[in-house]
Amino acid sequence: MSSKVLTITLNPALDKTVTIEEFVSGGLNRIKAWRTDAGGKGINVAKALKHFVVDVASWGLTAGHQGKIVTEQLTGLGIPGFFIETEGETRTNLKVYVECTQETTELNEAGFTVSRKALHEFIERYTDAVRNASIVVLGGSLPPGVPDDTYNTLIEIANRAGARTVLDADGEPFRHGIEAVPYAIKPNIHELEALFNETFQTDAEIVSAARRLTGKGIAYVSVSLGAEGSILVSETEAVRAKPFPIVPLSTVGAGDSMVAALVYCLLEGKPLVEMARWTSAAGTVTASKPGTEVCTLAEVEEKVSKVTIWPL
Ligand SMILES: Nc1ncnc2c1ncn2[C@@H]1O[C@H](COP(=O)(O)OP(=O)(O)OP(=O)(O)O)[C@@H](O)[C@H]1O
Ligand SMILES: O=P(O)(O)OC[C@@]1(O)O[C@H](CO)[C@@H](O)[C@@H]1O
Repeated sequence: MSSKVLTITLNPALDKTVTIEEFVSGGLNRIKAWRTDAGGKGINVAKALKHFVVDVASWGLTAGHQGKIVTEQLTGLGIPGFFIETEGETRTNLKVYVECTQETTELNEAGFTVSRKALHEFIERYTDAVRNASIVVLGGSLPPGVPDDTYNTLIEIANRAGARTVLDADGEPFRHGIEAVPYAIKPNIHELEALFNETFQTDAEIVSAARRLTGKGIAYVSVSLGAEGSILVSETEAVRAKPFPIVPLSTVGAGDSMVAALVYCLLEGKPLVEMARWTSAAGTVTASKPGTEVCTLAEVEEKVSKVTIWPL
């Protein structure tokens, strides 16, 4: 197994997206349409990278019947996968899209409980695989049974093997992961604020928080701001990206598409300003698509020039 990019999803999901006209709290809500997609952050990154014609494999943990549905979907998309089976069932994450507000509300389950044996086996196989990977993407929550410092362990292994790592996580797993100095990270503003236990009101405050991270050796910090766009920071540059207008259909996977575009730009050796354009275009295109459907290369290429960029 020697894919150029390896994406890791330790807590995959079957994303069930339901569409309702308006949300009646405490009342009956009739579902107009629904769909299911293979989900989980690393899996979404792999889906987008496959569209970008990058040599990518999707690795992780799985369980039960729903896990089979997820891995079969990946096979159907032509994405090579390796998932260690554990006991229990892969979670269903419910995404509710309300038409009248154009907002998506997410209800994510905790996931299966992972045995020490399954995690140990995964780490052993991962240690072999990263030797042949150029970039490793680690994303999403950790399921019960997986210690909070697992991203730290996986990033250290990748760093030792000479692979660049990109981390997109939240809370304690994110905090521990950062200590291992990943090459790039993509927190949304809430994740960045939680990391520092501070709120940031201005772009300058966000850049200064990101610089505390580049100061530790992280090469790129991409902070996503939902409909407001994003800020990309390196040790020497900072760029603000404002997306073109869209009708949001589901923002699920928008952040993951940014990660995929970041990886694509790293592989292509694009400069920081181009990275900011590509990541913003990718996230925004995905936010305009239903369910956990991600952007294609042609869609992103068409929109890259529509992103407004300015230096900070
Ligand atoms: N309503 C919107 N209109 C335009 N662009 C959007 C909208 N929502 C998201 N985006 C685009 O998607 C990017 C990522 O969005 P967001 O900050 O919500 O990421 P996230 O919280 O990591 O998402 P997720 O974890 O669901 O993938 C934004 O930077 C922006 O480019
Ligand atoms: O519960 P986690 O692991 O933090 O996030 C899982 C998830 O919300 O992330 C993806 C979107 O980024 C979805 O496909 C998936 O359901």
